[in-house]
Amino acid sequence: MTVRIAIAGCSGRMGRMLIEAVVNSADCQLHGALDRPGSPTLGQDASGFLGHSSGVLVTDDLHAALKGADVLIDFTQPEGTLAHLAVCRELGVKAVIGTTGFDAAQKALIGEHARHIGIMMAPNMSIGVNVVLRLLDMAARSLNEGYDIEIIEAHHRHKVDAPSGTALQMGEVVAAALGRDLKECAVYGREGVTGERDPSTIGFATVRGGDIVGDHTVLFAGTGERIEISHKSSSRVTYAQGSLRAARFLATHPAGLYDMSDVLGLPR
Ligand SMILES: NC(=O)C1=CN([C@@H]2O[C@H](COP(=O)(O)OP(=O)(O)OC[C@H]3O[C@@H](n4cnc5c(N)ncnc54)[C@H](OP(=O)(O)O)[C@@H]3O)[C@@H](O)[C@H]2O)C=CC1
Ligand SMILES: O=C(O)C1=N[C@H](C(=O)O)C[C@H](O)C1
Repeated sequence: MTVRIAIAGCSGRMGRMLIEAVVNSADCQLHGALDRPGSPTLGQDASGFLGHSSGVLVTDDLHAALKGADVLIDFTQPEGTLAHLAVCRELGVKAVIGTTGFDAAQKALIGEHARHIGIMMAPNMSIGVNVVLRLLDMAARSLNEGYDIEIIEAHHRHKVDAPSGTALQMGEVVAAALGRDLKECAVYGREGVTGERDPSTIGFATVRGGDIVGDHTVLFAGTGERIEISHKSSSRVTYAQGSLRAARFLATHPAGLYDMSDVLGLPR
C-alpha cells in the first residue's frame, strides 16, 4: 500500500527532512506540500532543494495540498496545525502532529478533531525518546523517596517554545508514576533567594544555543548518589523516520487520538 503524504511547514527544518524521507521511501508518496502565504518557496518543486523533481509544487492553498492525501504530517506552530486540522477533518485526511507548544485548550480541540479522523500526536517521534519514557516510569516508581527530580533540556537557538514538548512529556510520565500532578509540582527555572528545594517539586531547566538538535536528561538526585537518564539527538532523521512510521500506522487505523506508544507497540 502506498501512503499519500502531505507535508505542512515544508521549508522548515523538519519539513525538509520529511520531504527527503518521503521521496526516498518505497511506500510513501509526496502528495502535497504546504508553506505559509508569502513564503519564497511557493510555486517551487517541493523536493527541488534535493536536486530532485517530485512534480509537487509548494502551495499555501490548504484544500489543494490536502485533497486526495491519506495523511498530513505537520511540524509547524500550534495555530498553523489547528488551521490545517480543520481542513483535514473536512476532507477526511488523517494527521501526524509533531508540533509542540500547544496549550490545554488547543489540545482539547485536537482531541475533538480526533473523534472524526485518525490523529497521532507526539512531541518526540524518535524511537529512543519513547523507550526512555518507559525507563523513566520504571525509575520514578523505584526512586519514589529521597530523590529530587530535575529535567534538563538543550536545543538550538531557533527553538521558540520552552520547556520542550519532550521535557514536558517526561515530566508528565515521572509525575504520574509518583502520583503527582505536574501542573501543581512543576518549577520552571529559579532565580534569586528561592529557599530550599521542596522535595515534592519537579524542576525544569532550559538551555538554548547553536545547532543543538535536542538533548534531554532527567536527573534523580539522592544523598550519596545520582542517576541520570539521558537522550541526545544528533540528527533530525529519527524524527522524520518516526513520523513516516506513524503515517503508515494511521493509514490502517480508524479515527482516534494515538501516540508513539501505539505506533511502536510499547507496553503502557
Ligand atoms: N515531534 C517531534 O519529534 C519534533 C517536533 N518538533 C517541533 O516541530 C515544530 C517545527 O520545528 P522546526 O521544523 O524546527 O521549525 P521551523 O521554524 O524550521 O519550521 C516550521 C515551519 O512551519 C511554518 N509555520 C510556522 N508557523 C506557521 C503557521 N502559523 N501556519 C503555517 N505554517 C507555519 C514555517 O514557515 P515560516 O518559515 O514562513 O515561518 C516553517 O516552514 C516545533 O514545534 C518543534 O518543537 C521539531 C522536531 C522534532
Ligand atoms: O524544536 C525542536 O527542534 C524539537 N522539538 C521537540 C520538543 O519540543 O520536544 C522535539 C525535539 O526535542 C526537537
